[in-house]
Amino acid sequence: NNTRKTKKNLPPGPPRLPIIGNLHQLGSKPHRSMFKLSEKYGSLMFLKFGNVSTVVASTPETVKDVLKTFDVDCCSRPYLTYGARLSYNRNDLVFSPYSKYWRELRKWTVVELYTAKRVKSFGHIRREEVASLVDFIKQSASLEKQVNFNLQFMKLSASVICRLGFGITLEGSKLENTYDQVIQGIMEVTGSFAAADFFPVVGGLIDRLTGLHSKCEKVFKAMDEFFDEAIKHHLDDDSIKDDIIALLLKMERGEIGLGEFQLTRNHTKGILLNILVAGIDTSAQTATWVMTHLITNPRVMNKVQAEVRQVIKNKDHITDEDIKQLEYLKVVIKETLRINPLVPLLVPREASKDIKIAGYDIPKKTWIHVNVWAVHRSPNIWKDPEVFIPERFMDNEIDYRGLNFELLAFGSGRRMCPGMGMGMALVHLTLINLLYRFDWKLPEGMDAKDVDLEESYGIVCPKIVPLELIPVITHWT
Ligand code: HEM
Repeated sequence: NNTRKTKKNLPPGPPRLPIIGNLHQLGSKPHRSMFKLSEKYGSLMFLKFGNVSTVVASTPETVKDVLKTFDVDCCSRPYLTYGARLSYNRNDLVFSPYSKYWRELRKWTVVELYTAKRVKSFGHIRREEVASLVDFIKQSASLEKQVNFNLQFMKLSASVICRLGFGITLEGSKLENTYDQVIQGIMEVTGSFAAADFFPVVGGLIDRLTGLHSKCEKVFKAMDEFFDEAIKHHLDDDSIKDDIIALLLKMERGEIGLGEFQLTRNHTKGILLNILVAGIDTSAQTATWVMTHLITNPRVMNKVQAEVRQVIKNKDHITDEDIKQLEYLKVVIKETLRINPLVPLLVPREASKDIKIAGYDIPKKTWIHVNVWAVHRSPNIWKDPEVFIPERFMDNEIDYRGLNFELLAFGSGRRMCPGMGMGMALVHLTLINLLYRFDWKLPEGMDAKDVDLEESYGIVCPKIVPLELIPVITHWT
């Protein structure tokens, strides 16, 4: 066995410590630490986390190998202890390994849930919820009160997802007062480098000591009770026929099929987890980052507001055609997704067989991290990568739809985000309304340079310090 191991041509990587390997080098922001290490050790780098072998791809070329050339062999997911717990034992789409079940589920969700038709049919929900946010902002503006974007965008996104995903309103539901802690808790738990994943037996004990285990159980309980509530609402009212839970319950009863698979309540809840978690935080935090970059770049703010006001002028009903015309807003969003990709390491993958990438051996079961952050901040690809310059996207066709390996905010290949259309529809509508109707200023005594730009780390990376701005009523309001 040893002889075989020594013959492997593994990618280069930093020296490691006994037992923990390279875990001590991850720091509080693994995407940034891995980027730094990759500058020294290369675009495909080998790390060891406890007893888990990992490679990290950090350039468009190696990322393309993982997500396109060898996608089929690299698109499984490793067993993540807390991801498995929260997804009802990997019965969902995000944490499920690459398998017949995942393929059937992915096919079904892409045809039934994440279609352009559904995104369009939920338009009235988005419009109503954005309108109630606008009302709230008007009140804050008249009182000159600050609006906390992290909170308000989370509430908006949660309200939309509750109605379209679960057929109930957030207000009055079991998550009404806790949705932000629960969702962020889930993101932190699933994004943490958990000891249980890297050290058999003793890892579980370490997580109990650090509190990770109990945090996971706490958010699981809150989430599970919410799912029970939403499912009960559907079981009690059989006039609800066409929403997502109604469809899943039909599958449980065998009235419609998922290939050869018979869905159980745990499958239903696993699938609901993806809608709850993957849908709310990502869209809300993306919109928050856009507003953060706009308030710190007044030139860009003025330009994008002028465009929005010219195109939307006096329209109550914003259509897809209007959105298509907002060329500058589009590049502002692209630049935000470049500089703050919400899922900077994507979701970890696992090699399902021995493969060779860029001449290096990647043994079966190796974890694969795609460091989108490194690609988006590389000076070899982007001039002044740390600076927010939307214009950089004006003279090229680079887009985030998974075809350009320089910009991968939604991933690419078989595991690419299926909810991109749904998420971006809400991000666009929200921003258009906020930029069209209000001017924005920083709280008294604060300057653009005082705005904190630091991201936290979980499976998604929101802004740590909430963005708080004062809305100003204009004649557009
Ligand atoms: C701006 C908003 C969003 C961003 C930036 C985003 C980003 C991502 C990323 C980077 C991945 C991982 C891809 C990979 O591992 O290769 C992902 C996966 C996923 N996203 Fe999104 N997402 C967003 C909105 C949504 C919404 C609204 C939903 C659903 C309602 C959703 C559902 C999912 C699901 C189910 C997966 C797992 C796919 C799989 O593993 O097969 N996302 N998303």
